[in-house]
Amino acid sequence: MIVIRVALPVPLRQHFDYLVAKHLVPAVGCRVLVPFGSRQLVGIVWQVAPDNSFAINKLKTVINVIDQQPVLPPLLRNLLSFAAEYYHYPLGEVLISALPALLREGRNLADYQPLAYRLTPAGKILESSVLRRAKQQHALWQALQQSDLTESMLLQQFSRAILNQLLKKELVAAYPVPPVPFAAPDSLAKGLQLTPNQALAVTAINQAKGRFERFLIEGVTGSGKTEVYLQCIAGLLMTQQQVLVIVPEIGLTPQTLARFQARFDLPILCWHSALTDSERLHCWQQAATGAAAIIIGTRSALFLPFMKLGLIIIDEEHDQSLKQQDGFSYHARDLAIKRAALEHCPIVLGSATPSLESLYNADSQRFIHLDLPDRATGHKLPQFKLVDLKQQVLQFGLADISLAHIRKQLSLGQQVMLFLNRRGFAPALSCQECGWLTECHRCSAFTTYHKQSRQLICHHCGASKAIPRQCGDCGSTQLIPLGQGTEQLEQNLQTLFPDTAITRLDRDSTRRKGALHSALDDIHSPGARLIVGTQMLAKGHHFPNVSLVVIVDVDGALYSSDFRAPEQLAQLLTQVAGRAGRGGSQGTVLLQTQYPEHSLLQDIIQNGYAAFARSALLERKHTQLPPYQYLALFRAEAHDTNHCQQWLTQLADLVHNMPQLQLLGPIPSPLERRAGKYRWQLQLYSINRTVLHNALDTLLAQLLSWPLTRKVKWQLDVDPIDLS
Ligand SMILES: Nc1ncnc2c1ncn2[C@@H]1O[C@H](COP(=O)(O)OP(=O)(O)OP(=O)(O)O)[C@@H](O)[C@H]1O
Ligand SMILES: [Zn+2]
Repeated sequence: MIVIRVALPVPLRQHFDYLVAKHLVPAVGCRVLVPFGSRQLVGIVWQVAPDNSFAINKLKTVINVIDQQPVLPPLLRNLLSFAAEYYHYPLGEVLISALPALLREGRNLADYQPLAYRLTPAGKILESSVLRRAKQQHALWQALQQSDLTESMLLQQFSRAILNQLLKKELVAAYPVPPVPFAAPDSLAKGLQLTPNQALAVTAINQAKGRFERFLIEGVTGSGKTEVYLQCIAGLLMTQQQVLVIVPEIGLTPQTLARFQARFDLPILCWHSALTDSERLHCWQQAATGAAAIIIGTRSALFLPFMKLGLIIIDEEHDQSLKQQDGFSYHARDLAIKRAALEHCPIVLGSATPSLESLYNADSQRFIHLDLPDRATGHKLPQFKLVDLKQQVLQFGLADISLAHIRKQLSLGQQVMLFLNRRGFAPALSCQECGWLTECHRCSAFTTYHKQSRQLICHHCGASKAIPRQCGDCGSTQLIPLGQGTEQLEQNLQTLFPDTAITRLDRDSTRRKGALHSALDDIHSPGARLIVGTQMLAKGHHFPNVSLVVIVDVDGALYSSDFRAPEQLAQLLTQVAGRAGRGGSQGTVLLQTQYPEHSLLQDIIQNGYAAFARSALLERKHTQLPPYQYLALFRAEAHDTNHCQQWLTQLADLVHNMPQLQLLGPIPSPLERRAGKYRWQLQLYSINRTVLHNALDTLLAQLLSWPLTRKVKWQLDVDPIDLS
């Protein structure tokens, strides 16, 4: 028997030793099934025959060696163990979370060979007239007469239902096809004639082929960053190298996919949370075997295995969704940079509104800064106008001047976008008699009134309940919606503009499968139209017919205590505004506010994001906030608020004596209660990254043994983005 050390998905920060028969010893990176207490767990072999093994007579034996070949190749193991160390998260959990669900469950890879389809002998001799009435089936039957089709190719054109019909009739049969690397094309479709700035960017990135280099493209909205990506990618595909493109939102994958597919006739796959388990495994296999040329995915695509990765692109690199919030709270941008270093390939971060972190890295020469200051089409950037809401009579939250602008653009056949970052009908219901508001009984927050679904929903914990008939305080039945969300704005706009089509784009309106697709199709069809939506609208969409953007209300964000709030608001405003005037004459952006004199609004309007960001960075320097100091955050949640406070105080007491470390807290989190639990936090700052991480190691070594640790739900967030 031989001892192997296994990483298991348990919250303990250690590995576990097991015995395995000599002739079965798996390679490092293979999965094994092992007994663990009363359970059986799938783990990853991390070491074979460690020299400091546990007493052999006490070890249990591996139940099953699942893989012949490692599912985690050395490079990924390297990346993941770096990540576990950097984010101070248990390695076993990090390793397992990088695998698709079916592999986590211990399924055998060989059972999931990709399939191809061909006609059966009966299918080959079928009379064409037999399928005359079933048009789709006939089309598929014809396509298969030309050549066999792999499952992914087939499903791009035909539905699974159609395929199943032909399988049932035994006209078509499936057979497994081991994936093979994609074939480099002899030639590729020519791209657009690049602007001089685009050409400079493409040349710089191409020159970095085959070595680690970091680029930041700071390109205004509509500057043609995507065209730069496409032309850089083209060169790599010719040499059979794969490309990973990370986008912030699942909502952006269809649009990006369509643009990429229009350019490259090669296997391009998407990776996101809406895939089924077997689709995920398929994507994982296609990446690992080199069959996929390009993968477009959300943040966890970063952990896919690639046969030969030649370039990583992070689009909208400033986006907060690149950072995972719960549990293993990694930042996909930062880990992607590590991955590029391991792969010896260039990485390109792109945004119209780069994060202050990335601008800081560009300013200090860590990143090569590529500037695209103009729109590629030659169209001008939109013009901002402030609409002072003070002393104005509003109709449904819209000033007269805003309404006049909207009318004018609609009469010209243009589209108008109204941005309101609040979904639902109203942020709360209020009692007209006593002012009582509908609150979530589990969170320190109001519950949003959703009229369509006739519910009050808490946007923090997700709890929903029926609409009350009476005030919870005085019993009055006069309950009215307070404030306006997108659902209400849509309804009000329909009253004001009864003959105009309206499309709403938010998390509620796009929940149904296919709803997002059809909403985007509506927007892309020409003609006058109103588009209402939340930040979903802001992200990377190219709507050429939008000439006017109305920002209905962002005042709530102007006075936030979070030091990142100004940066995030500036990014949001610039991104939303950037949807205007992409297709023709200069667009207009109307920003409605009670505070037109506010310095952030003035700065954005007069000087633009680039200038704002530089002055914001200077301010961070003066106040010694990230990126000028490193930050780590301990969060604690418990039903008893004292437990949180005491636990964090115990941590703080340990840190007080450490040099080069500053503390903020323990303080209650801005959202003090969520899902019935009180929330506190402790912020640790240091100018020295090593000092901070050593301190975290010391704290973790101690806190695991405290009795109080079992009474709180805690999380350590390194480089936190969200301080709520
Ligand atoms: N060199 C070029 N010549 C002409 N048109 C171009 C060129 N490059 C890009 N475009 C066009 O400009 C428009 C905007 O490009 P694209 O969407 O790539 O910009 P972007 O920088 O990615 O925008 P955003 O950051 O706002 O998402 C597209 O319609 C694209 O086809
Ligand atoms: Zn709640």
